[in-house]
Amino acid sequence: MTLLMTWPDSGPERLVRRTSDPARIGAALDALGVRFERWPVHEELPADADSAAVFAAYGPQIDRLTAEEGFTTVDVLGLHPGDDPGYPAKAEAARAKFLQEHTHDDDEIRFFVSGSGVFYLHIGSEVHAVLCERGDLLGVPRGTTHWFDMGARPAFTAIRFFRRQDGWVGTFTGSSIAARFPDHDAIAAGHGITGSRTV
Ligand SMILES: CSCCC(=O)/C(O)=C/O
Ligand SMILES: [Fe+2]
Ligand code: NI
Repeated sequence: MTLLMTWPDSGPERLVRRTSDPARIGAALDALGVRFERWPVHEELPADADSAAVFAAYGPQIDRLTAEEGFTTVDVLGLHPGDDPGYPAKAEAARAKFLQEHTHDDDEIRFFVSGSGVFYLHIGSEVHAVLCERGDLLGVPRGTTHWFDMGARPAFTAIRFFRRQDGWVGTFTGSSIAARFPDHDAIAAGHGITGSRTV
């Protein structure tokens, strides 16, 4: 189940809001200008399905969103523990990159095909952590200060939509704010998700 938690940006000692009610999550995010949708999922798709299978399964939804929003590039980013001996290094580098607070000059639209990840939206004087899971689409408006945690043992596949040809470009704020807040694994464990924790 998707989860939204809000704290003051000074730290997580005081929880302002915690909800896993999709309607409340949608309303809260809408008030922040953040797009949130739940798409019907393809149960038959393996968690680590390759990009061709993901494009085949979600083609109609991808085409609709691309036509609506004028995206020029759509890709699939997946990280799953498995037979790839390069997984630990790739996972560590990917996690470290997105854990740094940053902005983009384009909207950040992501659809979770499988697994989970937490987006932390630093808006005004609050931090909103959105634990996204399979079937969730999140649209972070351009210029929004945020970071993302995939956990110590990432296991997710996401569709990424871009308006620029050069794909992911982030501007890092240099802030260490991410270190003050519960990470993906703490949030997921508190929410009954154990699948991507290191064992
Ligand atoms: C879930 S896709 C990887 C995360 C990403 O692209 C990003 O910019 C996070 O802030
Ligand atoms: Fe980002
Ligand atoms: Ni299907």
